[in-house]
Order: sequence, then C-alpha cells, then structure tokens
Amino acid sequence: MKAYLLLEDGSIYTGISMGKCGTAIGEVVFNTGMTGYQEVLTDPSYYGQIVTMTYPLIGNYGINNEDFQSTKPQVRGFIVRESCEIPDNFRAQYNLDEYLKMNEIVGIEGIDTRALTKILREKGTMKGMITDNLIDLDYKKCLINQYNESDHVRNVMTKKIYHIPAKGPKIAVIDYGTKKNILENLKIRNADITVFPSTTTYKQILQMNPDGVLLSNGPGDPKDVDYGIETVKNLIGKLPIFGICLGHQILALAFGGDTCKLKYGHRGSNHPVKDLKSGRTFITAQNHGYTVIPESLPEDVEITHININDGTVEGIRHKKLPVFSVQFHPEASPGPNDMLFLFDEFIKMVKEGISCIKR
Ligand SMILES: NC(=O)CC[C@H](N)C(=O)O
Repeated sequence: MKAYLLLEDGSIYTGISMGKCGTAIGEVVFNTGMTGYQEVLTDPSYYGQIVTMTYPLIGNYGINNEDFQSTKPQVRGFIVRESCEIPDNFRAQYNLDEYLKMNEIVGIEGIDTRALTKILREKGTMKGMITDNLIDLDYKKCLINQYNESDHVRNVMTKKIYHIPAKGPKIAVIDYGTKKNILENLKIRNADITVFPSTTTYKQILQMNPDGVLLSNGPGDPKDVDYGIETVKNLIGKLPIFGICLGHQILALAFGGDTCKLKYGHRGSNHPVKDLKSGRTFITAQNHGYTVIPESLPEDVEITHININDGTVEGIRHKKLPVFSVQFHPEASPGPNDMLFLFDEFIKMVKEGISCIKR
C-alpha cells in the first residue's frame, strides 16, 4: 500500500506503508547510525519525532527483546529506504515491520533517505506527516503547520518513584525520559538507585538523603521543563550532580545559562568530541536538537568538551562544585563505548563529594 511523507515546506515523497497504516505528525529528524535502529526507536528522547535513518538498509538483524531502551517505541513515525523483511540474527524475535505494527507506529519505506537528509541539512529539521492517503491535502498541510507540542517530558517520565536497591552510593535519578542503559550503567557500578519523576521537588529528593544526582536524557526543548530547572537550581551546591543530554541542558539553564535550537541537530553514533583538558578526541553517540550557548555560561562554569564538527558545547563542569554534564550519550546504546568511564568518574565524585559537601 502506498504511503506519503509530507513536509512543512509543501514537498511530498511517495513510498510504501510500513508498520501501522494511518497518519502521524511530528518533527522530522535524521539519524546517521548504520545500526542501532532498535535503540533509536525506543529512546524516549525521540518522543514526538518522526525519525529517518540515513543508512539505506534498516532491520537486517531484526528486533530482539534485550536492546530496548524503554518499554515501547517512542518515535512518532519511522522512515527508511528499505526495511529488511527476513532478518538474520540469532537474537531476532521480529522484523521491523512486525514490531512497528505490534506497537502501532506509523512508518514508510521506499524513501530516498539520503536525499531527504540532504534536504533537512540544507533547510533544517521540519515538521512533517506520514499518511496513507492524500485526501484533504490542504487540511493535512494546515495540521502540519499548526503542529506545536511542548513539554514531551511529562509523557515519557516515570509517574511513580521507584527504587532499585544495591549496596553502593545512593543515586537519585531525575527521570526526564531516561534510557534503560543509563540505569544499567549505574547498576553495574553497584549504585542504590531511586528514580524520581521530573516533577519531584528538590525537598522530596533531599528527603531521601541521596549521595548524588543524575539528570537523565529526555525529549523536547529544555526550556519547557521549567519546573525541572527550578529543582536543579536548588540541588546545585548540595549534592554531586551528573547531567546527560537533556539533563546537561537543564543543568546549564539552572546555572543561569541559555540554550538554543540547532539547525538539524546531532543524531548518530560517530560524533567526534574533544576533551579540552587532555586534548583527546572521542567518538560519541548523540541524539539532540538543542545546545548550550557557550557565552551564556557564568564565570564559575567551564566548558570541558566541544564537538569537532561544529564547535558546539559538549560538556561543562562547575569550577568548584562536584557538578558536571555532557551533551553526548556516554551510555551509548547505540554507539561507541569510549565515554563509559564518565560513570566511573561520577561514582568517584559522589564518594568524594559526600565527604566534601555533607561533612
Ligand atoms: N537525548 C536527549 O536528551 C535530547 C535532549 C533534547 N531533547 C534535545 O533534543 O536537544
């Protein structure tokens, strides 16, 4: 069955329906990873977005039950050049089309996703719609133009506080839409984890008497999460803090800095990031559309990492307090593991931070 991709600029691309037949609206963004589509589909940071994979063959190792980053696909829609019907991998449980159908995600295949990516790079990310018919086209165009969702975080965060007990330091995770692998990396390091909804107040978090706080990744514009910025403002100086992606942006805003939207963002598994202290470059996994404005940061916050491709801020650290954050994803999933050691640094900082702050 035919399906269509309509973009905000009026362009129409014809393909074949994949996953659920129907209509989906969202921000159309591209990811350049050759693999990792399963983690992309289930990463809550993509909530509200229609993702196109630049690499032309997607689904060739199928979908398994272990690599999910949350309980269900979070993307609004999915665009591929070719969806592999018969995956070849011992872990494969479903093919891509089956998985999208099971979870009622609208998709389209047969689109030249590399050409589409070039357009999004030139014009910037655009709002768009996948639909299985062109009836009422003017109305559909109108819907695309009017599409304006905000604060996606409330849709993906945990609604209830939950605890994952262990013998190590007590870590409070503020959940803006955390990926499973962030929690896994804390678990591996024996952290006693309590996950809080992003709407939790700083007083409630302090009541649990944590040793450190992790600010998770999540979808949308960090400025929509004003309640979260307020919470973090009140935690700075009281506990060691580590922010990842949206957590990094929220931390920068809590410091009094500012953020803005990038033209087409960074989404993929091979973004080079330079550690300004060591001069070393690491290859990182990324998935973000917003960035911290370097000039907006106060005197006592330094930039620790930059993106080699465009010079944007990739990491910040408070000069005196045990507080740091990164724009990229050290937990990878999908992507390289070069930066996993940041979780060790965080745990080390938490252990030292307990003595330097609390006592
Ligand atoms: N992965 C993330 O946490 C994404 C952060 C934010 N939603 C952005 O797009 O910039």
